[in-house]
Amino acid sequence: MDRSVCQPGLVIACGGTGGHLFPGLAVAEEWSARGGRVLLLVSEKKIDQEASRKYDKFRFETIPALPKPATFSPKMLPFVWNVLRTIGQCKEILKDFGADAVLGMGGFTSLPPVVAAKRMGLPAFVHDSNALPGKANRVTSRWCSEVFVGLEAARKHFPGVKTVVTGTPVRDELRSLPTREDAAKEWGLDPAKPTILVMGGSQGARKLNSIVAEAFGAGAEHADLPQVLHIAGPGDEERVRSEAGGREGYRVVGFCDQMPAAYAVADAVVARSGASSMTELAFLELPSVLVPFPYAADDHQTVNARVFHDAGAAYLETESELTSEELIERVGEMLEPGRRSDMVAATRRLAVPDAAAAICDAVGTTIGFEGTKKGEGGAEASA
Ligand SMILES: CC(=O)N[C@H]1[C@@H](OP(=O)(O)OP(=O)(O)OC[C@H]2O[C@@H](n3ccc(=O)[nH]c3=O)[C@H](O)[C@@H]2O)O[C@H](CO)[C@@H](O)[C@@H]1O
Repeated sequence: MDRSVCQPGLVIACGGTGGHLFPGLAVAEEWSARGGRVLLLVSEKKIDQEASRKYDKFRFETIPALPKPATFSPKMLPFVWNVLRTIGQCKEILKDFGADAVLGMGGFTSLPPVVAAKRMGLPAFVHDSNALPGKANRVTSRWCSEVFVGLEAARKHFPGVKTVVTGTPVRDELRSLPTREDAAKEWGLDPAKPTILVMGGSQGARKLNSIVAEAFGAGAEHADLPQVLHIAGPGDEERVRSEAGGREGYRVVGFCDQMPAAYAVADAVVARSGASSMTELAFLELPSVLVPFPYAADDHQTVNARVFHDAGAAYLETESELTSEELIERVGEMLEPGRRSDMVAATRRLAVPDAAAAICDAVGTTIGFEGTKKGEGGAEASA
């Protein structure tokens, strides 16, 4: 293709999980608003394919999700073979698109496009949103010109690579929420009543779901329970609905594709401590009880949650020790006006609203593209 007539093309590898996908989409929105072209590399997973339909203003290509097996597992050989084959596939995609740079948003799915870029002489970047970066990004960073991190704590894990703290990007739809009244109507809730949002990350959270249902569902014996909007995850929706027992003011959804309306109705949140979810809580100034997923690699969700806990923005609870009584107590504290406003002030100090812009600035500087920044009359998405 003739690149001379085109605006700079950025390939963003963001497949596999919501925590990579949504920040990737946020960068795509910023880059295309500046007049650049975007191609998103995602996996065959449902969450990625649904996003490609919703965000059809962008070009998407599907590459295999590459979960790394244990080092001495017999699955290691096929994994390495798949990585090599996907590097070849990525080279073709990058050539066809006329890529000028590649950005990986994390996971081993980011590795092949980054290596392909390097082999083609293109600058490559990776973003890590966690306080304790994943192994995939630490490996991938060897081929990168620069590493972007969401939190200062992650910096020290990338020795020998230029590392910039950009924050984690938040997608545009979360920048203009519906009113509380409209959102409450959408969920069939009362806007005048205190409401908590429960979310287990893009993959759900079975045990946490049960603790919440026991604490706030139909069997709960406490008076003055808050309303609950419970995002149970696609595989756990029916079970949670039956455990919560259809209490008035308790709504259960599987996967939520209306996050703006979910956040708009919430006074406080009970959540896993995935980095993108936490970024959104800070951006939207929502206090939370964070319950890390206990089996996350290297227990990185606990390290994430500690950042918010130490800043006074969240309670940190260990799932194996958390009881429904304790959860009721924590939620009650969070909703108490004085405590809530202290926690809200703390979330505000953690928020980084212009992370996507910081990433686009850095990539643009490397490839000599400035474009017109959002809010300065930038073009509408034109991928
Ligand atoms: C189990 C595990 O290892 N999870 C990791 C995964 O989390 P996971 O994919 O769960 O990601 P996060 O919690 O970081 O983000 C979830 C994203 O999905 C969106 N959302 C969620 C639920 C829903 O129904 N609808 C919806 O749109 C949220 O708005 C958010 O943007 O990647 C993150 C980023 O590397 C890590 O920090 C997490 O530790």
